[in-house]
Formats: sequence, C-alpha cells, structure tokens
Amino acid sequence: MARDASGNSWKVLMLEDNEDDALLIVNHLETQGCEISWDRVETEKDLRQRIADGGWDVVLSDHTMPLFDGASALRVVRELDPDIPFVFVSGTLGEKAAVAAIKGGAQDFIVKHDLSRLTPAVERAIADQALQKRHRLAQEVLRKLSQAVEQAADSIFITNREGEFEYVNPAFEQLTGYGPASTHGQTPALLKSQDQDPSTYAELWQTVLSKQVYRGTLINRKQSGETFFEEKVITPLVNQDGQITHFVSTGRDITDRVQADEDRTRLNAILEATTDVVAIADAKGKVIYLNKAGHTLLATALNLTDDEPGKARAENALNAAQQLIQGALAQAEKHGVWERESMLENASGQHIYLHQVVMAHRDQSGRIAYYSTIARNISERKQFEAQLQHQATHDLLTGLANRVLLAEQLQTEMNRARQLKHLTAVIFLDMDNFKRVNDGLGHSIGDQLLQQISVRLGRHIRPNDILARYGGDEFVIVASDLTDADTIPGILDKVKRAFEQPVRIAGQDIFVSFSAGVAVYPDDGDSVETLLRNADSAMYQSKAIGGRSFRFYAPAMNERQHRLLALESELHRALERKEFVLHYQPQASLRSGKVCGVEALLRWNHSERGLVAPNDFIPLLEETGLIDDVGLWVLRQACQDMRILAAEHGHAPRVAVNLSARQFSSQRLAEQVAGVLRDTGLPAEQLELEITEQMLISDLESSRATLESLRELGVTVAIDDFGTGYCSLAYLKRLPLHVLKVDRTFVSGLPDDGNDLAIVEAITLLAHKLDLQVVAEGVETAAQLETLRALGCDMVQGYYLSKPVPLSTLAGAATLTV
Ligand SMILES: Nc1nc2c(ncn2[C@@H]2O[C@H](COP(=O)(O)O[C@H]3[C@@H](O)[C@H](n4cnc5c(=O)[nH]c(N)nc54)O[C@@H]3COP(=O)(O)O)[C@@H](O)[C@H]2O)c(=O)[nH]1
Repeated sequence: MARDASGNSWKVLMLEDNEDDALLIVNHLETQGCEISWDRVETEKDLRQRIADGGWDVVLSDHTMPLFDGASALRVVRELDPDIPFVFVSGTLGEKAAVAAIKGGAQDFIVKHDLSRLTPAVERAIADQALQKRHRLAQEVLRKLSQAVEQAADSIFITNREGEFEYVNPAFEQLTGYGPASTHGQTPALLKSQDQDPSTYAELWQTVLSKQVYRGTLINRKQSGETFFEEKVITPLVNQDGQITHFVSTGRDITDRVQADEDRTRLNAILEATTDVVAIADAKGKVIYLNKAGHTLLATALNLTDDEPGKARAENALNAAQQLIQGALAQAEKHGVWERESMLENASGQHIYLHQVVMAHRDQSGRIAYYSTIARNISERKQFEAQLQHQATHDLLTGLANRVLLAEQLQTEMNRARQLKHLTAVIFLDMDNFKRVNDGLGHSIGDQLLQQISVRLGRHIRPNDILARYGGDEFVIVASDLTDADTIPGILDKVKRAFEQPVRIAGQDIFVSFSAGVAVYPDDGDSVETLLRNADSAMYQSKAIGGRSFRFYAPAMNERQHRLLALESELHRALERKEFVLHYQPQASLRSGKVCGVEALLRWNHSERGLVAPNDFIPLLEETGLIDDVGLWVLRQACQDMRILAAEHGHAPRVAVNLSARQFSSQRLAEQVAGVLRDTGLPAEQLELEITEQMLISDLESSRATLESLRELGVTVAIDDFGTGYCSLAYLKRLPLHVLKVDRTFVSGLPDDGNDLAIVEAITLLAHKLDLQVVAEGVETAAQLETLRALGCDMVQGYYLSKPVPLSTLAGAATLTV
C-alpha cells in the first residue's frame, strides 16, 4: 500500500448506515493523501464482530442511524477496546450530544458537510489515544509495582538524598516495628546497633554515593531493642541529570539462617575435633561425610601411608567408612538406632575394635533422609578386657588354663565326645613330694619348678589335649578323641617318661614324679564336677599306695591295671627264677625233605598258670623294657641249646631267634649278638634273626646299618610274617636279607583259595628273583605242603611237621622228614 508524504495509512472501521456517505468520507481521506483500508458496519452485532477481529486504527461513526445509535456504538467500542480512537462523523450534532460524546470517550466529532478537519482530527485522535494508552499502561505498571512493594515479604524503604525516610512498606514495619509515622523525618540511623562494626556504614555510604548498589549483611536493631541480621541491597536512584535523588533499600531478616550457619559451624568444629569416628550416609547409604577422626582412624586401620596421595587416601578411608556403615543399614532402618561392636583388620593383621551406633534419620513423611554413625575406638578397652579375661581364666604363675577355663573346655570336650561317641580322659596329677621342695629349697625354686613342669608337660601331650593347673602342685590333663581306654596308660607313660630326666633349677637336679588319677567320660561321670572329683579321688588312691603310679576311677580298669602290675612284677622275678624256657619248632627243606632249621619260641613256665604263651606277656615285656634282658636271654639260651645239641648229636640245625622292635632298634644289637656267639661258640652261619616288616620300615636308614653289621658277623636275617605289613619291594632289593617267611594267613587258604595261591606264588617268585629263601609258616596239612612244594617254596614250618617242642624232644623231631 503506497503512502502519502504524511505517511498516513489507516485501517478504518466505519459505522455508517449510508454507503454513499461512507464512500464520501473515504474519498475525502484519500484525497488528503491517506491510504485507507476500511470496512462498514451498521449494526451492533457487526460492530462487536469487527472490533473483536482487531487491528483497527480508528472508528469513524455516524451519530444517528436507523438500526443503531452513535452513543451506544461508542459504549460498545470502549467496552471492547478502550484504546481504539473513536471520532464521530455526523450530519448534525447538537452541543449537548457533542459534550456527551466527548465525555463518553470520543476523541472528536466532525460534521459531514465540512470534512476539512477530518484528517487532522483522525491524526490527533490516533496520537492522543496512543499517549493515553501508554499512560494507562504506565499507571497499571505503577499500580502493580506499588502493590508488589506493599505486599513484599522483604522489607523495603525509600529515602531521599538526605537519607530521610519517604516510604516504608508493611514488611519493614512488621520487621522493625517502625511504621510510616515513627519513621517520618527520621533516617535509617535509627536502625543502627552497637554490634555492627562502624566501618561497615562507611563502606555502605561510599558504595551508594558512588552510585553503586550496596549488598551486605547488617546487624540492625528493632524498635523493641532486639537485634537482627539483615541481608541488605541499597540502590541509589539517579535522575536524568545524573544526580542521586533517592535510595531504595530492600532487606531480609536472615537471623535464623545466620544462627543456623553458626550452629552448623559450631557443630562442624565439634565433629572435626571429636576423637570418635563420625560418618553420614545419604538415604541410599552412600557415605557423604567422614570427619577428621574417621579419616585418621580408618587410614591407620587400613595401613594407608602418608605417601599415598591425599585424594586416594581420603577415598580409601571413605570406602572403609562405607563398609563400616553398610552392614548396619538394614538394622538401623528397622530399629531407628542400632548399636554393635565391629572389628577392622589391617594389612598387618592388627585388630581395631569399634563400638558403633548407627542411626536412621527420617523426614516428616517418615522416609529415610540420611544415616549417621558414631564409632569409638575401643581397642584399648578390648585389650584390657582380654587381659582381664585371660587373668580370670589362666594361672598367673604358669600361664596354663585355671580351674575356670578347665571346666569350660572340659565341658566342650564332653559335648564333642558325646557327639562323636569318643572317650575323654581326665587325668589328675599331683606332684609327689612338692612340699619337700618348697620347704627345703624355698618358694622361689618351688615356683620355678612348677613353671618348668608346666612346660615339660605341655611338650608331652598332644596339641589338642588340655593342660590346666588345678591349684598348688596339681595339674589336670584332658585327653580327648580317645576310642579306646587302653590308650590311657600310654599317655600316662609319656608323662612318666617326660620326667625320667630331673628338672634342673639353680644348679640343682630335682626329680619329679606324680600320683595320678584317671576318670573317663562317659563311664566315670557325665558332668565336669563328677569327672574331676572322681579323677581326684583316684589320684588319692594312687597317693595312698605310695605315689609314682596312677589309678583309674573305674573299678574294672583298676582290676586290669592290677593284673598288669602283678604280671609286671612277676615277669621281673621270672628271669631270676628261671621260669622262661625255649621251645623249638623245626623247619624242613622241601628240596631235601629234611629238617634244616628250628625257630626258638619263648614260653613262660609259670608256677601257677603253667606254660604261658608269648602273646600274653611279650607286649608287657616290651612296654616295661624288660624285653631287653629277656630277649638277650633268649638269644644266649638258643645258641647254648644248639651247642648242646651239636655236642650230643654231632650236629645241630640253624636256629632262628625272634627279635623285638626294641631289640632291633638298639644300637648295641650287633655287639650283643657278637658277644653271645663268642661266649657260646656257635658259628654265626647257624644263627638266624627274625624281624618283622614294621621293624624294618620304621627307620629304614638305621635298619640298613643294623643289617649290614649283622651280615658282617655272618648272621642271616629273615623277614617274619611277610605279606602282612607295608613291605615295599624296593627296600627288599636294597637290604642285606636272606629269608622271607610267608605269613601263615596266606598258607591257611591253600590249596583252594585262589588269592592265597596267587600271593604265595608271587612272593616265592619275587624272593627267588632277589636271591632270598622262602619259608612257609603255619603249614598244617599235607595238601598245603604239596601245594607249597609245587609253588617252589624252599622250606616249611608248621604243626604238620611239628609243634614247638622243648629241647629235650627236639633231637627226635629233628630227624623228621617231609
Ligand atoms: N620277640 C620275641 N618274640 C617271640 C619270641 N618267641 C615267640 N615270639 C613271638 O610270639 C608270637 C607267638 O608265638 P607262639 O605262640 O610261639 O606261636 C608260634 C607258633 O607256635 C605258631 N605256629 C607254628 N606253626 C603253626 C601252625 O601250623 N599253626 C598255628 N596256628 N600256629 C603255628 O606260630 C608262631 C610262630 O610265629 P612266627 O614267629 O611268626 O614264626 C609270634 O609272633 C612269635 O614271633 C621271642 O623269644 N622273642
């Protein structure tokens, strides 16, 4: 749309019933150089519609129309849009109507027959209306602003350049107590408090007078005298000439916040200064704070070095704190507050004990807001408690368990024995003649003696057994996991042997022996008290018979013990009384069919019990050590008997003598054998010594040395009971052996038992490969003998040929043939 020089380009809404008049007006405006787009309405409805469409620069309205009058049209337009310029263009308009029109909000009125004023009237109407609109909007903004200031929560006041109050808002009055009346003619100095540093005011004035905005916190005083912290913003207002005309101050009471900050700072200082570990975790349990003590303690607990970078060190400490709190979250959530003792172990195995309180903190809706834990290092207390516990349960002098701990441990062992169906032996030891040591050598030596006894006893019991000092010179051993009560004398024997050597204290040798009493769970009692009482009473019985011995509480065991003791003393006397005799069992060669050797077998010719078999007394001889003397007697007697036989009959067979384990392991064996051969004059090749597989393998190196020295003497060696032990073919090859005696358990199954047949055949083949002779023991039938012959066995021994016989009848038996 082209414009004229004035640039008027209007969109005109015409309220006109006469279209020609409307065109006339438009035409006039256009001839005035205005560019017009226009529309014409003549009813209220259309007017409302077009005004609602918007975009009109001016409404030109007739005053009198058949369907609608101008005054109503003006009301409608003002109602719908107060800012559209409205000009009446009418035929005639009386003065009264014109005044009413101007009052009603029309900008001007023009008579149709003189349109010369129309263009400037429209121009002025548009300009006036625009100004009015701006004014109205400004008024509106001002009204809103003053409403905002009046209703603001912050305190606001305005002072003039001299600083005198010109306005205070209700919030100011509410905060300070000063209203418009009490501030009239006053300056903000009435808010000053003594608590405020004066330099703050100087800084404030310097800032605002240099036209800058001041921001800061002031400590002000209310009308009531109460001081408060106010967060201030003071803005200088500057006029067009750059002069400060006013100051606007907004303030906010931050007393609560400052106090909360101060509280927080104080609390934080306390948290950082406390020696307890304090950690805080968020609602999900993630640690978000750990105090200084926490960092220090956890870093120590983790052996974190100072070389570690600070950040990594702190992170590691936080991780440790995380672990510390993690396990307790569920309990804290459940109970609100939860206490526990926890333990941290550092890389060096050092334990740090903590007493920990864990709390779950909830918000108002009951949801977990965060968790906190306070942990105190109680390691010293724990150590002290452990010391107290140790002192309460251990004997101070020896460090052994005392009665209290003994009772506890014994109860545990009894419970275990009940479950495993085992036996538990309570051995009550009372030192013989301790009083004499104490009285004679003094209490200090007595104490040292008890200490050394404890050590020696400790070394001679099994690691799992319990050793306790019951009081004075009384000790208790609890031996558990026993399957057979017969093992108990062995335990006591070990204790006895532990004190074969005297205890040396301050250059003095002190010989120690005990009186011992034994009670066995479950037979002798099923409570700690009963077992200890019964073991104690058994110990008194032992003391009553002179000490240096032990008694079982159970009468049956004492009987057995009695029997063994009686047998032991009888065996002692048997040697002196010459009650031991030798019987000889012939061995025949399957090649020649003739007797080629005999085995010497020990018998005890008991005055009352008759001939006692070796199995009934040899174990006891071994146990008591008597076997040394008896074994030597057997060796000497067998050699002498063979010499007698040779002297009487011109020749004698080779004699095989059984050695006990103790004899074989003796360093003096070769020397003793040589001595006997020399004394009796029996040629060495006529003596054979029988040992078992177990004896050999218990100490292979020393066995080899013994066998070598026997071979050097010219004596042969047979392995007895072959096949029943743990024989390894490897050692058979490497040791100087001569004969294998196949155990009679394999012979008894011949000829029908295929396994026995295979075993005997294998042994025979193996022996021959290793250049060893084979003797089959326990041959009782002709069938067995023939089978052995067929298997290539060298010699046989057994009842089929002859039972063991006394020397007097051996000569006859030696002529037997097979
Ligand atoms: N350390 C020593 N041990 C010795 C001594 N004297 C014997 N003993 C060992 O005692 C065990 C039992 O011996 P004993 O009761 O004399 O029995 C021997 C034979 O009587 C028996 N035998 C022999 N033939 C048969 C038979 O056909 N049937 C059968 N049922 N028994 C038979 O075998 C025993 C000989 O065995 P072994 O010595 O293995 O050859 C016994 O282990 C002896 O070793 C000794 O002075 N010192």
